Amino acid sequence: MSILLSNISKNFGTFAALDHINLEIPEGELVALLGPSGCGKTTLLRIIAGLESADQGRVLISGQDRTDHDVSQRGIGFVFQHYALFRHMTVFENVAFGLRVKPRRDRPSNDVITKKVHALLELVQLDWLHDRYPDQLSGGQRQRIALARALAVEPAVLLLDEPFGALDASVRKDLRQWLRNLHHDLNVTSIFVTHDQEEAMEVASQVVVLNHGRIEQQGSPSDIYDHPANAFVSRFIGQTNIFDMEDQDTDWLQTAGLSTAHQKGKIVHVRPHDIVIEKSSANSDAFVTLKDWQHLGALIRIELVKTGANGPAASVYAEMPNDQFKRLHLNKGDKVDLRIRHAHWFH
Ligand SMILES: Nc1ncnc2c1ncn2[C@@H]1O[C@H](COP(=O)(O)OP(=O)(O)OP(=O)(O)O)[C@@H](O)[C@H]1O
Repeated sequence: MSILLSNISKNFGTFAALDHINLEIPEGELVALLGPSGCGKTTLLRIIAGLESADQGRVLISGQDRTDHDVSQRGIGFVFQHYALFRHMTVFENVAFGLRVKPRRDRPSNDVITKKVHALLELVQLDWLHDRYPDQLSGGQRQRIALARALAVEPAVLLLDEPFGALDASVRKDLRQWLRNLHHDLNVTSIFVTHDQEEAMEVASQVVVLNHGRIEQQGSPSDIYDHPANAFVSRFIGQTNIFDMEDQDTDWLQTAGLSTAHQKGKIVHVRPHDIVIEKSSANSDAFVTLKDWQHLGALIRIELVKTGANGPAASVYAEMPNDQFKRLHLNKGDKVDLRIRHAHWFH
């Protein structure tokens, strides 16, 4: 089902947690609400769920105004990081719970419940754990069971608040892929909150970037990465080199190929992968040296130092595939030439 948020505002005392939020989420999308701590992500999710009421604005689900409906009438399933499983119930009973507490006229028979719970446990690939208790599961397994429990009542919308927040990096990575696949199979409109830009970019079909209770940008991960609407989004999504064209000696940027023809402001952001480096010839008067590098899996992150004619030395970061870097045969302290392939200008 689609979700439409119209002019949502929420204050806590005098603090504006959400400030005139307008957001349309088409049916079947997997949307990430992304932003720094305190920007209002959870508050927005709670307002969609009906766990919190907005001071102003409407929440429409499938075109129907649900603003005044309470949580049980919204057809929404949610998984919160600290919304623990029932410890005294087996995995099977945890997943069955939402079906068993339905009003008698809507409640499926025991046989139907049994079949459905096993099917859901198979979906999250944990049916073999059906008679265990939550304390006997790993963190990642618990999260998957929590998802199966949320899905049991066939929600029209699934909300996930930092679903993998408490897990270690490798489990998180597996679960991200798994959530994508699950969403692909079920196609339930889903919204998850994260402050991890990598997680948002990897999992979501649409990313909504929030800051100080406002939407800075909404778009596909590639839209947001390739066409950031403003300097905040550009900085928040991935690494970027930032140059202020007003207070530095900037000739070297132009020598490196930065075009000022389409200059829209005074701040330039250049992604590390948009900086190409080459070893300078021995008698070159290049003023950029290679300081250090780090392995980021398949990529190498290279720290360069621009020795200023007037000002202090500034660090510049470049990134390139491992094998390409090896072919350059560079050592620490080598002089390098830079080429800037692409830049974003901001005010
Ligand atoms: N019940 C409340 N009373 C007062 N202030 C609140 C309340 N709930 C949230 N806030 C404030 O509203 C702002 C938004 O909170 P929210 O939990 O939505 O942020 P968030 O983006 O989810 O942050 P995080 O990533 O840290 O969880 C924060 O500054 C928070 O302190």
